[in-house]
Amino acid sequence: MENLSANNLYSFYGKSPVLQGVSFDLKPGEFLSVLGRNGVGKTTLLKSIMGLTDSCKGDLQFGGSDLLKCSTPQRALQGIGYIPQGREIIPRFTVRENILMGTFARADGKREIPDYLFDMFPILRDFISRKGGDLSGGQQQQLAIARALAMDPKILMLDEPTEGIQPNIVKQIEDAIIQLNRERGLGIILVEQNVPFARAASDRFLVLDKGRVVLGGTSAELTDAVVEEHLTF
Ligand SMILES: Nc1ncnc2c1ncn2[C@@H]1O[C@H](COP(=O)(O)OP(=O)(O)OP(=O)(O)O)[C@@H](O)[C@H]1O
Repeated sequence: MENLSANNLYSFYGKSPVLQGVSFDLKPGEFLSVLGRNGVGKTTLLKSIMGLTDSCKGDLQFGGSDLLKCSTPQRALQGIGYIPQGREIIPRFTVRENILMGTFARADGKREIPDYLFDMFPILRDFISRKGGDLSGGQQQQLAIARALAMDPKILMLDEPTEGIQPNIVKQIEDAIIQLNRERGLGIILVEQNVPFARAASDRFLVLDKGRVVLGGTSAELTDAVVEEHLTF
C-alpha cells in the first residue's frame, strides 16, 4: 500500500537543521494535521516531503519509493500535491491556464481539467477566463487547490489554506478539504492554526516544536489541555 512514512528525518537550510529527527506515517486516505507554534518547522516539513529544502537526511518513503532520491517533479508525478502558504498561483495566467499547469504533473499525460473541480468551486467556472491575479485571496486559494487537484494526486498537502481569507470562503474551503478526504479518498496533510477545524477534519495530529515531533495522537486526543500546553502563545 502507498504509505507515506518519514523516519528520523532531518532537513536543512544551508547547514542549519530545521527538522531534527521527525518520524510519522500517513496511510492511504488518512488525514493528518500538523500543528505547532510559529517557526517550529511545519512549512519545512511539507517542503521536505516535496524536496524543496536545501537537503534532507534520514528516510522518507512513499509507496516503496525512496523520496529523498527523487526530484521535486518526480515526487509530484508520484502523486504528492502541494499547496504552499501564499498560494503561488500565476497572476497573469487565466484561471484555466493556472489549472492546466497542474495537469502537467499527471502521470498519465492527460491534459483535461476534471469537472468535479468546478462543482467544488463554481466560482472558478464563472471566472475561467479571468486572470488569476484579479481574483480575491479566497478565490486564489480555491484556484491553488484546483490546480493541485488537476494533477490527480493521491496525497494533498495544504499549508494554512484559510489563513487571511474572507470568512464566507473559509467554510467552502474547509468543506472541500473534508470532501476530498472522505468522498474522494485523498490522503491529506494539513498545516493548520485552527484547532477546531483540525480536530473535526483529521484522523490524527502531530505537534512540532523546534523541529521535533513532541506529541501525536488521534484527533480525539487533541484536547484543550494539549492546546493549552503546546499551542497557545
Ligand atoms: N528558506 C529558509 N532559509 C533559512 N531558514 C529558514 C528558511 N525557511 C524557514 N527557515 C527557518 O526554519 C524554521 C522553521 O520555519 P517554518 O517556516 O518551517 O516554520 P512554521 O512552523 O511553518 O512557521 P509559521 O507558522 O510561522 O509558518 C524557522 O526558524 C525559520 O526561520
